[in-house]
Amino acid sequence: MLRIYNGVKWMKIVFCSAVCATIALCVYHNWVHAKELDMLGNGVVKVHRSKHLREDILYGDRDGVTAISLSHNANQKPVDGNIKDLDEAKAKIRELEMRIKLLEGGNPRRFPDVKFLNYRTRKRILVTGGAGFVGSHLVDSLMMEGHEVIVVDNFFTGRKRNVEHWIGHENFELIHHDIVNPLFIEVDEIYHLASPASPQHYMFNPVKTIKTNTVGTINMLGLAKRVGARVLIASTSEVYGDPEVHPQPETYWGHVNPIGPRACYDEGKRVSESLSYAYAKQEKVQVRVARIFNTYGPRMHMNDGRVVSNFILQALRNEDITIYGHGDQTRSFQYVSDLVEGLTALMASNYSMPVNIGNPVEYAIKDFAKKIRDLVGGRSRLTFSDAVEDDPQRRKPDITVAQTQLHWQPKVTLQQGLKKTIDFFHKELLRSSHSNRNMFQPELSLTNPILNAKAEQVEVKR
Ligand SMILES: O=C(O)[C@H]1O[C@H](OP(=O)(O)OP(=O)(O)OC[C@H]2O[C@@H](n3ccc(=O)[nH]c3=O)[C@H](O)[C@@H]2O)[C@H](O)[C@@H](O)[C@@H]1O
Repeated sequence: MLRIYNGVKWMKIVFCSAVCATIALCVYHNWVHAKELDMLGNGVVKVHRSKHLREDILYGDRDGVTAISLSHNANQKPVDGNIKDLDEAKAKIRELEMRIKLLEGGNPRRFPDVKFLNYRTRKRILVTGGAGFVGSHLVDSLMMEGHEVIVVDNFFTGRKRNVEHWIGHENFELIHHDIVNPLFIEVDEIYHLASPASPQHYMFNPVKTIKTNTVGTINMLGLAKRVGARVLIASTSEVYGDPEVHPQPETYWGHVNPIGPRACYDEGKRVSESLSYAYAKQEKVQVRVARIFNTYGPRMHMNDGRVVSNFILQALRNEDITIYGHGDQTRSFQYVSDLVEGLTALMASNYSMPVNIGNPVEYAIKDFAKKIRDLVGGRSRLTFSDAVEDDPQRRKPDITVAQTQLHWQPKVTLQQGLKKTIDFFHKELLRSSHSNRNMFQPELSLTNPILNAKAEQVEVKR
């Protein structure tokens, strides 16, 4: 009996020891293999090896796991495919981390330090066409001054990319809207810039261009009347048409062909001015009218089609520089930051008649082409093709009114402005060649942006 009793006792001891050893081994196994892998921003990625020998990647912040668990089999040897999968998973985790942070309100984005204005000095300002080339630079200036800015754009020529650095800022709002339709919001000031400005863009759909500059302007003036806002209308040097007076003062009535290919824009802007003064007279709306001369700078579209972007891109690509006509026609080019200063000065002033905002330094187009080629340093040849119909032959603003009434005049020289613009287009080219490295490249002609846009659309559909 005693022997049997001793035997059972020993069996119990051996069994208990085996159980304890197994538990200890499991604990050791998990302890040895549980390891912290990586730190990602504010989050911590951990890898735990479970009893099924699968590695669970848990993502969380320092207060605990907040998200996902991905697995891959730890028994598999880390062949290339697995490493790639793991890298992809990590990249996905990073992206999810950003989204979670955004959803949790912990916005990790940093904005430029804007001025603080109190409720008395801070204005709520609407910029139509605020995602466009000029509009987005104006938005930057108004935001930095500490105002609340509402951008309205139909994205025909504007791009979200131009204002993306403000998206999420408490003073900024972006509305996808076409101003041909009424808009009901409350604002103190309106900068009405919405309209295509490049001849190739505004001639693409002339009826729409007329509607934007007539019906769209009525809608903005109506809004200004309803809420008592001051409104600045972006008019153009094109109201002078192909001028017979040189340089052009605001008192010159212009020389426009009312049925020519440019009429949709020229006459559209002339009606826009007429509407402004009709609303001012009849409805006591406070209006400001800026006649904007040729403007250039960063954020011009690669397919803009105007002379500055065309020549710079052609020179950077060592392609022929295409001069339309003999090249003796002239233009006067202002850098975009000068224009923005002119627009804000005009809005703030008590002067309500039209004001030319432009740089009076005048260039023949063929000399301008040589200047760009010299600055870029390429080997492009200058080529001459047919002149554009109704192309104004001379253009130079008389800026006496701006100088006396607004104490404004341009500061940026052509050399300085072109260098910044060339730098911008250089980066854009690098960006597009990088992202399109593996894509079919259609033979695009810079000189026809509308066809280019269509070709790109066809390519996307394929
Ligand atoms: O840049 C602007 O701010 C202005 O641009 C255009 O007016 P336009 O001066 O005709 O614009 P461009 O297309 O840049 O043409 C300027 C001159 O260069 C010539 N050009 C243009 C492009 C090109 O590749 N080659 C070329 O010789 C044109 O024939 C024209 O004589 C718009 O109509 C204006 O409203 C706007 O204010």
